[in-house]
Amino acid sequence: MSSTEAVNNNMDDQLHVIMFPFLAFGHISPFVQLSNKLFSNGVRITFLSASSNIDKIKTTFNLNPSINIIPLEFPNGITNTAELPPHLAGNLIHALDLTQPQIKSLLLELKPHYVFFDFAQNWLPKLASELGVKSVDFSVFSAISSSYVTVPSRLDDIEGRSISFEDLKKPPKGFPQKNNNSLKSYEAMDFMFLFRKFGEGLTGYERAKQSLSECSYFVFKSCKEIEGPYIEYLEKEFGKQVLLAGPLVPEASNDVLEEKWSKWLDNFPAKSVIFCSFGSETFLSDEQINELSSGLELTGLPFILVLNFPSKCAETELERALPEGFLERVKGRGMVHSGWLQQQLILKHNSVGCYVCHGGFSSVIEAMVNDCQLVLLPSKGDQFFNSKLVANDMEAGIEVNRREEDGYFYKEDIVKAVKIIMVDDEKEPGKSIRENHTKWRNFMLNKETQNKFIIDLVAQLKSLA
Ligand SMILES: C[C@@H]1O[C@H](OP(=O)(O)OP(=O)(O)OC[C@H]2O[C@@H](n3ccc(=O)[nH]c3=O)[C@H](O)[C@@H]2O)[C@H](O)[C@H](O)[C@H]1O
Repeated sequence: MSSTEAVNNNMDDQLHVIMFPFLAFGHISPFVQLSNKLFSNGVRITFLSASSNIDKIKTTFNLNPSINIIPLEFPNGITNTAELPPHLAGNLIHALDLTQPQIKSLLLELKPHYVFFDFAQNWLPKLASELGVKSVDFSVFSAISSSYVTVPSRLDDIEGRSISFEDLKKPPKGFPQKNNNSLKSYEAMDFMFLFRKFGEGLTGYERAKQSLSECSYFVFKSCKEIEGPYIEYLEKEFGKQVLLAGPLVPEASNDVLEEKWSKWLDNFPAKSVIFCSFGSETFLSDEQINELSSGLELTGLPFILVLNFPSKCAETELERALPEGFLERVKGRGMVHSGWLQQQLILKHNSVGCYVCHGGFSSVIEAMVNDCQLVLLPSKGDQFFNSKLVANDMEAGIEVNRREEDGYFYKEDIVKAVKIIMVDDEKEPGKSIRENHTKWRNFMLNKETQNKFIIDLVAQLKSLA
């Protein structure tokens, strides 16, 4: 008997979940948050990732130190998307495909009750069910996003031809349309990547739909209060109950903000600083960096601007992309940074009052709980829907105005959005947006409500095991 088997046999009545996220940090982060919450509620967790990600998972994402992490071997040496330009992200999907024999051995050895997996591992439900393990598609995407794009009805009118971006501009049949959340041209064009084949001849859409159709259950990091109609629509489309983890509000971090940032931020009045960043895997074009930085400059407000690039030479890239003389002109009130920083601790600093961001789902929740007003500038995929959810459904943030055909925005669009929420906040619509933001913030900070999401999820998982 192996040591892992011995441990497993001693804990037979304890619910055991294996977590198997996609390799990108934007995906790993919600899997860690869910792991920590389930673990605090008595669930045994085994976490799988590439060995090169493990340090960051422990130190930056704060996976509970008592949770076991098992490193996965990748024959092609790939580790995380931070090291890959976006057009090669398909390689990560292929890398995950290559782990099938290893996953099979682990499931056989560890005999968990459930394996929680991500959108790309469409082969996992079949493999798990052959071994008597239940598979759970844990969606790091919002329910609105999955329900618009990856439901069976999406291809209803497409018989005998390829889907086009014009098709994607219309919602699938039966989609809840109270707030007119259809895609604009540039957004629909971006989503076309999901309908291109990568690996094994399947498109991203086919992978995601197969995962949702064949898994035992799916769990969304959401709740009925935020996404009720979209959750009901998904249940109807797939004929399955959606289990809910709630918005996974992060636990307060024990880390301290680096002095470089805290000292600088301490110079400014409460809630006056704009923090502007785009998550772990979103890059802006030079032209858009120019408009954005000029827009921030024109607001007259202090700001931290974080810009990342697919190549590693951040300094050269920044020099090329920023407007001439920019750093000199904003000296004292503007900081520019490239690379990872302590996002949650920056958002928590009392001087930060506004978050101009890409609409990553975790980033949006972090802004809400930290009382930072949201200005949304989504670049790709689910970010478009998260932004619509916040701006149109929750009415708790504002989207930057963009050109319909290609999504281009001008510096004036940045200034306008920031002013509505930060300067003219006694007038409409800024006033109502701020009130709604506070309402949602209180909901997310209500410990009893948030704990109940996890308690209920554990009870459901136990009863369905
Ligand atoms: C699901 C996928 O997530 C992706 O990654 P992304 O990093 O944007 O995700 P976030 O939800 O913002 O999450 C990013 C997480 O990383 C943390 N963080 C990020 C950058 C940094 O410098 N420091 C930090 O601490 C941040 O605090 C948050 O917890 C894409 O958007 C994609 O559209 C979406 O489908």
